[in-house]
Amino acid sequence: MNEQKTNFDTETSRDDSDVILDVRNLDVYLNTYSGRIHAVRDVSFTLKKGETLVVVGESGCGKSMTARAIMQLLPEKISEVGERSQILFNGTDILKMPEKKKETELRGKYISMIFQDPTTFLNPTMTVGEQIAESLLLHSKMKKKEAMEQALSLLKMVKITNPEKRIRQYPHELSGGMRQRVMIAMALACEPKILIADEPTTALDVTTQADIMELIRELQEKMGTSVILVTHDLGIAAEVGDRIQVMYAGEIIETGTKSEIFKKAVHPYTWALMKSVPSAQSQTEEKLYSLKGTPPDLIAPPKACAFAPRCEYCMGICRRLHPVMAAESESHSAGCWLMHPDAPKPEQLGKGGTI
Ligand SMILES: Nc1ncnc2c1ncn2[C@@H]1O[C@H](COP(=O)(O)OP(=O)(O)OP(=O)(O)O)[C@@H](O)[C@H]1O
Repeated sequence: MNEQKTNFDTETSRDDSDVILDVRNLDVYLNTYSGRIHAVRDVSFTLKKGETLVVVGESGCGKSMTARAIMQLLPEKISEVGERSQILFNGTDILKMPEKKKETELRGKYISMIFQDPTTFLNPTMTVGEQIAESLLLHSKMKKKEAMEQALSLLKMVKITNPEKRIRQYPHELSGGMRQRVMIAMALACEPKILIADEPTTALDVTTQADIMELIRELQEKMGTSVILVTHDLGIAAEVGDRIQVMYAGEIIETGTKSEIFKKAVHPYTWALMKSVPSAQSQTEEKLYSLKGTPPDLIAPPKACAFAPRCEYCMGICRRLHPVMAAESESHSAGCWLMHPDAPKPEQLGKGGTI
C-alpha cells in the first residue's frame, strides 16, 4: 500500500479561482513545560468565497490552533509554525507578512475572529461604542463622529435591543448574548472577507445559541463573507455548514460536503461522532453512545493511524502505517485504511482484523 500522505481535496481545488484561503501543510508546535506539543499536523484545506466551512472534533484535536494560526493569534512565545507551512489569503502567504501589516490589514479588515468568551476579548474599560469605533478608525479614514454613527448602525445590524443605550454601556452591563452580538458587530465592522468563529455559542443558553447562529448566517448571506466555524456541536454543523472538516489528533481525518459527511461518512471516527449526538429518540429510548478512550498525547503523536487504539474496525495495518488521505469523490476525502480497495468491509471486521 502507498505510504505517502496526500490530500486530494486540496490538489483538486488549487486552480479554483473561487478559493479565498488555501492552507497548505500547516504544522503548529507548542513548546510547553511538559514538552513540545504537535498541535496541528500537516493540515491542508481550502475555503471558497461565501462558503461556510465547519471544523468539528473532540476537545484538544487542534481546531482552535488551526483557526488561530490563520488569524496569526497563536499563544505568544510558545508557538511555532512549521517551515513548509503556507497560509495563502488570496494568494499571499500570511505567514510571511510583516507584523505591522498583519495588525493594520490582515486582522479585522480581511479576516476577523469571534471567540467563545467575549469577556476576554472586550475591553472592560471602554464603552461598547468606543470599542467598535476604535476598530473602524484603525482600518479606515473615518472621523470619530462618523465611526460612532457607524457603530450604532452595526449594533442595529446585529439586532441588539435598545442600541442607542447599549452604545454607551460597558461590557459588564450587558448579558452574555448581547456581548456576543457586540463582538460580532466588531468583527464585521470592516466587512472582512473571512469570519472565523471559534465556538461562538458554547457559553450561551440554547435559545440565544440559535439566535446567534441565525444572525451569523444572515450577515454572511448579506455580506458574502466566507466563514470558518469551529465547533464540537454536530447539530450546529448540520444547520449551517456547506462543508464539514473532521479533525482528530491535530489532523484532518475526513472532509466533505454536509450531505457527504452526514449521509456517507467513511471514517469510523466520524461515525462515532455522529452516534454521540443526542437525538429525540436516543434521549427517550436508548443510552447515548459514548466513544471510549481518549485522543493520543500530541507530545509524541502516533506514527500510524492516531485513531487506531479507539477504533472498533482497527486492522493490523492501522497500527503500523499512517493512512493515506484518499478521495471518495471530488469533494469528499478521508484518511482511513478501510477505504483501501483490498480492505474488508467494516461489517466483516472483528476487532483487530488483518490486512
Ligand atoms: N495555550 C496553550 N498552551 C499549551 N498547550 C495548548 C494551548 N492551547 C492548546 N494547547 C494544546 O494544543 C492541542 C490542540 O488544542 P486546540 O485548542 O487547538 O484544540 P481544540 O480542538 O480547539 O479543543 P477545544 O475545543 O478544547 O479548544 C491540545 O493538545 C491542547 O492541549
